[in-house]
Amino acid sequence: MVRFSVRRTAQVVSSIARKLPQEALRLASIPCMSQASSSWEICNRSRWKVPRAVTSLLEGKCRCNSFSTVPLEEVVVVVGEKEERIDLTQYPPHLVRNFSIIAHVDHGKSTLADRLLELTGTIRKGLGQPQFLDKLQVERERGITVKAQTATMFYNYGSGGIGSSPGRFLLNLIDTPGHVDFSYEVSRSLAACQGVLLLVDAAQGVQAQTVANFFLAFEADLAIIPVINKIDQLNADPEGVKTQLKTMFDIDPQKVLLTSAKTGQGLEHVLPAVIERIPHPKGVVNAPLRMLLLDSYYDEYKGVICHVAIVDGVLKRGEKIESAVTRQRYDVMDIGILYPELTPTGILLTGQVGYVVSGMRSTHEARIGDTLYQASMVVEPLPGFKPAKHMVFAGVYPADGSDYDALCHAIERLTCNDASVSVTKESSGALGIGFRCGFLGLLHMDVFHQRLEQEHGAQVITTTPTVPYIFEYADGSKLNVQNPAALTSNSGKRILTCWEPTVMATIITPSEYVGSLMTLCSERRGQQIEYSFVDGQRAMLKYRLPLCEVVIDFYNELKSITSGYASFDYEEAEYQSSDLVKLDVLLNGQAVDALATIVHRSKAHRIGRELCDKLKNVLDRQMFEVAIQAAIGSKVVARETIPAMRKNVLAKCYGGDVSRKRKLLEKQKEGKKRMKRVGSVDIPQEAFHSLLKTSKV
Ligand SMILES: Nc1nc2c(ncn2[C@@H]2O[C@H](COP(=O)(O)OP(=O)(O)OP(=O)(O)O)[C@@H](O)[C@H]2O)c(=O)[nH]1
Repeated sequence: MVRFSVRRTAQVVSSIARKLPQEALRLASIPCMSQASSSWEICNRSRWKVPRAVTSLLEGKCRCNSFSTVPLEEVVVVVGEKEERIDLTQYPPHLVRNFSIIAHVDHGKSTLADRLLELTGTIRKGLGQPQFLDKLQVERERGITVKAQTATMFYNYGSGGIGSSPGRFLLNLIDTPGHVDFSYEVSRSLAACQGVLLLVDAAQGVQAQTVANFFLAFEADLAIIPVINKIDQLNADPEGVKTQLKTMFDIDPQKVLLTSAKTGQGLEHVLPAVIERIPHPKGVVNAPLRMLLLDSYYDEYKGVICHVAIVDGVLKRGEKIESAVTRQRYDVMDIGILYPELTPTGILLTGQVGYVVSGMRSTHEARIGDTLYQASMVVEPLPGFKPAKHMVFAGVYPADGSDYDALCHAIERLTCNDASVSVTKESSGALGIGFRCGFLGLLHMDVFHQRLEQEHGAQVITTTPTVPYIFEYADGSKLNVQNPAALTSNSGKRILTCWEPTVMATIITPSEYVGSLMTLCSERRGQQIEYSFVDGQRAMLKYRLPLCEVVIDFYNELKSITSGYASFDYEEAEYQSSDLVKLDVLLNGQAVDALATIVHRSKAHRIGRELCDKLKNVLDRQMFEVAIQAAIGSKVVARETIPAMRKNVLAKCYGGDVSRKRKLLEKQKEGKKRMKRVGSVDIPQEAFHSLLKTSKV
């Protein structure tokens, strides 16, 4: 019996799609073949439906009535394809290489990953959609990688270079995100690797995330293969970039590879370099099993799927494993590699990276960084990962209060696949019952919002993001504030010190913009730490900045000042004491808790004014006058008024004398006074977003 994978199923679909397309397309909910650009799309859109479609269509051929009820893995189907059985025991650690592709945003990681998958025949040229490993809808729409993705490839290494003899190698490639919000994904991916391809755009040169990622790999003691990509561009300057790499990281120009992931130029040198320069995993095959849990997600059909790296030992289907954190035991029901889809192999050996399905009911049981070992064989746990640090918090509420249960379900499902979001329940006078969520950054928050709407159909209101502050009281107690509304002045306690988080920011910019950037950073309360030159034309600035000044609108400002030429990255730094105040927003004297914010005292007036102004533009006019105020405690620092909508009470008063008209207007005024007392203001969704831009200082 041969097991075949979804990948092979795609090949099956591909080869029979023309003969039997209608049924497959119907089950994949694609009306006609011309709408499906490739069989991969059919597979992706229908996931397990097409394989079932295929199996049921093949029933007649195979003369097996219960064909479609057999689990996919147990089915023997070979249609026009050479039968291939993957035997992982043929790949001891010295024939395995695990590597990540790291780079600044848009330097071509996912495109290079695609080319390498094609080169090794893992996906077919032309069949895979561009950026094959960017699987989420949000990744495709935004053209960014959000989740690190692993893919296994097999490569026939022929040349027998330094220290490696010819043979067939198993390569695990991890495509990582480039945006600073997702650098946690990068650091986690590096734990499963012994080396990296450090990609640099031949025209843009070294950028801020190149520096950050280089040091992540360097500190993890990984082999670094520098690759200058996009050499096909007209303004490519590979020699200049080599000099930058030498100056900044002491990289030998002789060791730099030159590629174009677009045209394929130079790609033939990449995988041989991986085999020759990246060491093989160091684990011990005969030692007790130790397996690092890298990531997990929830699949409707299979349950929790864990991505794992086998550090020592061997794991087979049917064995029992135990978690070092929860001490729960599980049966290994399915095990295999990502080739590039889930491909059962029945076994994973030392140094290999793959997936395990073990009957975990929720991803909360699958703790990222956990060590899994053979049940009852207690071993020394692996160091694991530092927990994800939440940089911004925001309230997430159902747009319609009655949708709370649906939102609850949607958030639960989504956090199963994105464990880096923290969720706690909260309630707001203005918005009802909802959740306070912690994110790795604003882009992460945006992506979460988009995924909630697109993947789970939830309509939500996200409140103004805030960073986590600490308030220290005179009695020695401390309050962690993730929601400004939680900071009440009537607690009776005197605030001694306010602490705000800071970051160490790296900015790389053409030299002519240095002056404007220094002004921007000092306006944002930044403290200059370092100023150096990358090469003759570009400088590197290091600033310590309050996190709240960075997360909101800093990046856009930086890009507009430098016409898009500067790049920016940051890492978490320590808390600093600061003069912070809570800025309340009052509508007709009533504080709207969801609009409260914490700001630096020196900026409170300005932010208050901008906020009132913004709200004036987004709030609809009511039948009564609406006063918008920003206040620190009982002191109002800014005010705007939205005049009442005035009904033309004189419309029916043709001619008539002045006293009659005045009487009508007086009567209208009385009515409005009454409405002011009883009326309530409707706050549209944009009002909450408006604060985002307001903190531009
Ligand atoms: N001219 C040229 N364009 C390339 C090359 N490689 C990638 N690109 C283009 O550069 C853009 C970004 O490529 P991606 O592969 O998405 O970059 P990435 O580094 O994965 O991006 P993030 O995941 O968002 O960090 C795309 O439009 C690619 O088509 C290349 O070698 N030459």
